[in-house]
Amino acid sequence: MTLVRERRHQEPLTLSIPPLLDHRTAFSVASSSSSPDSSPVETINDLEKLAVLGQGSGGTVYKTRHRRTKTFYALKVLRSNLNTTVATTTAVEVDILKRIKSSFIVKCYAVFHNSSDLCFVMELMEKGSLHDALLAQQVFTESMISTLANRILQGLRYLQEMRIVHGDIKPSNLLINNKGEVKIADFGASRIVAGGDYGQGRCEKWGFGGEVGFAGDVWSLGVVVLECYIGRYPLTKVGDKPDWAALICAICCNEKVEIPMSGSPEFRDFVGRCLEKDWRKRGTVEELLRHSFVKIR
Ligand SMILES: Nc1ncnc2c1ncn2[C@@H]1O[C@H](COP(=O)(O)OP(=O)(O)OP(=O)(O)O)[C@@H](O)[C@H]1O
Repeated sequence: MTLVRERRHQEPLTLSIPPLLDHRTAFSVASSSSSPDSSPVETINDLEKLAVLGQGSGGTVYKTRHRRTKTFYALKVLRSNLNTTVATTTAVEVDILKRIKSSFIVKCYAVFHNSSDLCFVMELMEKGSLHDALLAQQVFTESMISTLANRILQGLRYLQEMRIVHGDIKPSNLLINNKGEVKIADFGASRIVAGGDYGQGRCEKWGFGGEVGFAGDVWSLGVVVLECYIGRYPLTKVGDKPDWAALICAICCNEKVEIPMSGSPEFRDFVGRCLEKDWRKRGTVEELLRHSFVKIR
């Protein structure tokens, strides 16, 4: 996963942008709240592509501008020469996006699709991802990490109330806007779990009503927090290739993840609660939101 991420970020980002396709089918996930929802995107051709913002495993994200309202949006275009598995995953993602409305999660205003592409019109997060910030060697103070962790936890609390397991909390899925606010993005690996109000959508029953999945999101938050503190992926040694074998060994064979002694007691305890190996003993989102490291004072 990390390898894919690193390889992608090494690829040159081309600005020769292909024209938008004639997307005939659209289903809006827009809500009727404040700007820029008030100027929703009705067809994909309302948007003019300006630049490539990034590339993921399944497609490309563009910066776009609404031709009439001049509002900026991010447009994620997934190549959907869909096999059944990808189609199912994507259907879950769209279903999830339709439900979500939280200031801690990147908004999706509309989804357009045709036979070859699936396009998500999203809130533009001007400062890119936390992964980009880490690559730029931005130094994160404990105070910054505390604010960031608090926001991610609030996003996770919202998702848990909706019975959604994110499943892929990592720096490239945490985006930053102009105000410096971090929001959770990318529901491509997410699941709706049993036990909530999930209407007609696809629901997957995970063990213990999804608690294992929620605990997995908390573990990933711990890894992100540690990565921000030490400035590199924390579960493998410096210079080690973070391939699957190294990762599985690091997670399963090591007694405990090392938390730097230079951190404050609050920081160390918080990370320890997130990275508790036994998911039953791991800190829950509610508990961690009350932790002195992230509590809003
Ligand atoms: N809403 C957005 N606003 C601004 N930039 C974005 C937005 N969404 C994505 N990006 C940028 O595009 C990059 C690619 O995003 P994408 O969701 O396609 O893949 P990823 O999460 O980085 O990787 P993977 O596909 O492996 O999960 C992100 O890392 C980020 O830099």
